[in-house]
Amino acid sequence: MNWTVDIPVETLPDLPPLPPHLRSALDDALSRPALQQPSWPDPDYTARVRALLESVPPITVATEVDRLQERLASVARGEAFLLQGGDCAETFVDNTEPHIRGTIRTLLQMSVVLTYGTSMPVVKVGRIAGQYAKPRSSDTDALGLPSYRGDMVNAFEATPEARRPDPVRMLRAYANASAALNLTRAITGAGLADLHHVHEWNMDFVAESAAGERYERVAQDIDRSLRFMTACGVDDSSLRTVEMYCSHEMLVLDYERAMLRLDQGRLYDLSAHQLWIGERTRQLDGAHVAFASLIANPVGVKIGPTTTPQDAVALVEQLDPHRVDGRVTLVSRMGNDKVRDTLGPIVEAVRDSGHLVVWQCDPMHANTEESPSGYKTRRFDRVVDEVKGFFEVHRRLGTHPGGIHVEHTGEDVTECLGGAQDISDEMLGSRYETACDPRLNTQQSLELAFLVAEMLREERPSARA
Ligand SMILES: O=C[C@H](O)[C@H](O)COP(=O)(O)O
Ligand SMILES: C=C(OP(=O)(O)O)C(=O)O
Repeated sequence: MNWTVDIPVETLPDLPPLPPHLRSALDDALSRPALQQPSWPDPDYTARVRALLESVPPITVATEVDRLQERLASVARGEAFLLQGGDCAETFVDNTEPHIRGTIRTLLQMSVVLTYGTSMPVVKVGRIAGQYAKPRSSDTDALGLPSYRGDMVNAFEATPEARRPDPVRMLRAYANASAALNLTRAITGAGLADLHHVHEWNMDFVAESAAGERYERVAQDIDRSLRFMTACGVDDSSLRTVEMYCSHEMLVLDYERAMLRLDQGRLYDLSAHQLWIGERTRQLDGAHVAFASLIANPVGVKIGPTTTPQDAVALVEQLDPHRVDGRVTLVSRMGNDKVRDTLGPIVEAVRDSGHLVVWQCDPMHANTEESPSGYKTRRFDRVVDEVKGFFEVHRRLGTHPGGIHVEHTGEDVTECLGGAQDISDEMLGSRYETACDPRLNTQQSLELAFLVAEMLREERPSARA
């Protein structure tokens, strides 16, 4: 359905102008080449949509963004672990209470297991409340239609009309993101986040999973620790609520620039708490990197196997000129067969540059393949192996393996092969529902968390007893 919206720009409030130095830096950023942008049919109408978005209340606030920045500084210093995850592509139709609840619940379950594995606080960031834009490898799909670029841009349905970019979708993205974050705040502030419940769900998983026996010991250890805390009278409200942040790929610059807000002289992109630059838009002289260098939010950058150590250092220098610990998260997505060779020299060069970044592993994006029956899929074993390789590299160099970044859902989809359920190519079709890339389902996500916890415990002999 095409929404037509009349936007009378004359009636919008006059916004305070940006100070001249920020105005010219922003103009410079936006004049640079920007890859993967929608070809909106009517630039004037797009400008009206932007003007409307410039006048709306932001989705996040600067104080929350600053708090996440502090949390990421502790990750960068080796005092915490970062867990980031959610849908590959959020969709408007799936922006429902059960879907959001499922994603958050799985993320919280993973986080409890990882807290045990790392003996550190786990900073939780969802790919949620804004992950509505997708970069694509090709401008057209197998049918010759314009590629689906996320619900912020066009529709998934395979017709020429549906695939036409529609700037009104940016308004729908804003409305959906606001509702999703509102619900996220509500359910992480009460009930769902209670550590005891989350742990009970993990015990159910261990009891039901085909590989449950393997995770029994970790689950029993967590159980003992919780009972010990209860016996000591620890009944802290911090066990009943969690801090959860939202993030998405900073891709469609018409949307991101419209969500810029000035707070105490600093420019924030208040469409999310953290934003990341994708592998396809991280050009050093491009608009995305220049834009990200202007905002006060912490920023991630995906780095794939073609990244050189020099590229990584140049990116960090540009994005972190004031050397703020954890301002930049370098998200390596090398592929399980390459991570052991490619990541080490990058980590060494960035470490030697003196910038303290968060090192995060995305074991999904370079392990995508086509299954014999034609589904875009990922093998669970390769996902696990990339995380393993990431830990090996950091252990060798004495740096902190700061976190993982996964595409997952809290539903029993069949999109990735393997895991304890042994999802086979024949099973992929039964619940293949992603709008873009294959996600780990609930069981695979929890298995990954248990396996990572095991890896981490093995690394710290003192924790093994
Ligand atoms: O999520 C990442 C990218 O948007 C995705 O992998 C691109 O997929 P494509 O290669 O099918 O375009
Ligand atoms: C597009 C994504 O990843 P990458 O840029 O690493 O391909 C993503 O995480 O959605």
